[in-house]
Amino acid sequence: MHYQSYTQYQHGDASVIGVLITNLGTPDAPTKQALKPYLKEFLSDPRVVEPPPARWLWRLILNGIILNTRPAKSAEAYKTVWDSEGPGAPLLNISQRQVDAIADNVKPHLKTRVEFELGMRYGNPSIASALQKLQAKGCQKILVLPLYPQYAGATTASTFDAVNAELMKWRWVPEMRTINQYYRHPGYIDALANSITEYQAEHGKPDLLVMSYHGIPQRYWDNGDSYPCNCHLTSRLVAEKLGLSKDEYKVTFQSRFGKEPWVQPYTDETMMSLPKQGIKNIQVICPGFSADCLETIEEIGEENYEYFEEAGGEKFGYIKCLNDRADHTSALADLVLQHLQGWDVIVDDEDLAKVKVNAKALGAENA
Ligand SMILES: C=CC1=C(C)c2cc3[nH]c(cc4nc(cc5[nH]c(cc1n2)c(C)c5CCC(=O)O)C(CCC(=O)O)=C4C)c(C)c3C=C
Ligand SMILES: [Fe+2]
Ligand SMILES: [Fe+2]
Repeated sequence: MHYQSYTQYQHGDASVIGVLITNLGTPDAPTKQALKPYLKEFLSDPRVVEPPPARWLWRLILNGIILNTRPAKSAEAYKTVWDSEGPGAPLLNISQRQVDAIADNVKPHLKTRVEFELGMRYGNPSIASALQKLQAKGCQKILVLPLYPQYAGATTASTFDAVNAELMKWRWVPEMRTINQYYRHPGYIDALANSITEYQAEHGKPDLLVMSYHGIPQRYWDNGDSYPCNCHLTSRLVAEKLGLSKDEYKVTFQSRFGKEPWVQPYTDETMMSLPKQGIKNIQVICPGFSADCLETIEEIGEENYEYFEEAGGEKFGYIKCLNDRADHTSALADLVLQHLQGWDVIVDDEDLAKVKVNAKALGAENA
């Protein structure tokens, strides 16, 4: 085994902190050809599709059926959202803006040099390549922030698997910290409440506020995943902040995949049934997605909107994800600073001025 070093160690190297910010990932292009390897990587992850008793059977279904049908269908869906947030995939563009804004918020509070990189769990830029860039910049301590507010094995744990798989190849393994979740961080809850209040100031109040989260199979919850509980908790905290009673909001789960039961109630079935109950004016927000992506823009804003209208719904408002709103990125910066405690000392303005002068003299990049 040959262990990798991306830089040659030199005596007296300054300590640099790395912050790796991750999200799920997205294909390189909205085409069948680009979707196939992306979905293969995604759906081969045992954290996403937890091994059914016969793993060989899943491989057969994946390679024989799903990867021959789904790429074309998904590519069509991706085409409808492509370029909606600048050229390319919305998730990638928004994530890069988030990383830049978090970095801008964090850097002035630190005296140690800090480097930020974006890594995607599937597709590009990969987590491995982002970690390699951090190592090349001399980061000996790395904090990992997956942009999933609620921990799930399928997302957060899978991210840490990818990080650990890369570190297993390194000669120098950095000091590592991870942020598992932030579903009740006050800044995150405030940002959600602010974005709802702002939307309603412009569009009025609905009969019902639907908070739709990406689902997971019911089996994962039964086996101990905390994800659905924390989706409910985030929702309750947002509702409390807005003064909503229990019948003014509803939590649902979207993006079902495969035949087994997923956590309920399902978003699509809810959309089809609400108008029959006399609820014809709704607003939908997706608090579990930190950035707009296929699952929000297309699945909620287009597909579920249609289900609701076809069932007799009259007014449907989609409230965007928090994306790079200033209150969101400053909440995430606050989270990063909290987790950097002890790796750096938060300094007052006078100290900071001195440190900047010193760092400049040393030629540090972010002085
Ligand atoms: C097969 C099972 C899946 C599980 C379990 C799952 C969990 C899960 N996913 C997200 C967030 C996102 N998922 C996205 C796309 C997506 N998800 C699945 C399947 C599972 N997800 C598939 C097959 C796809 C690809 C698109 C498609 O073909 O429909 C995305 C969007 C990516 C984008 O490019 O825009 C996100 C984000 C969470 C939070 C989660 C569990 C908590
Ligand atoms: Fe998903
Ligand atoms: Fe979907």
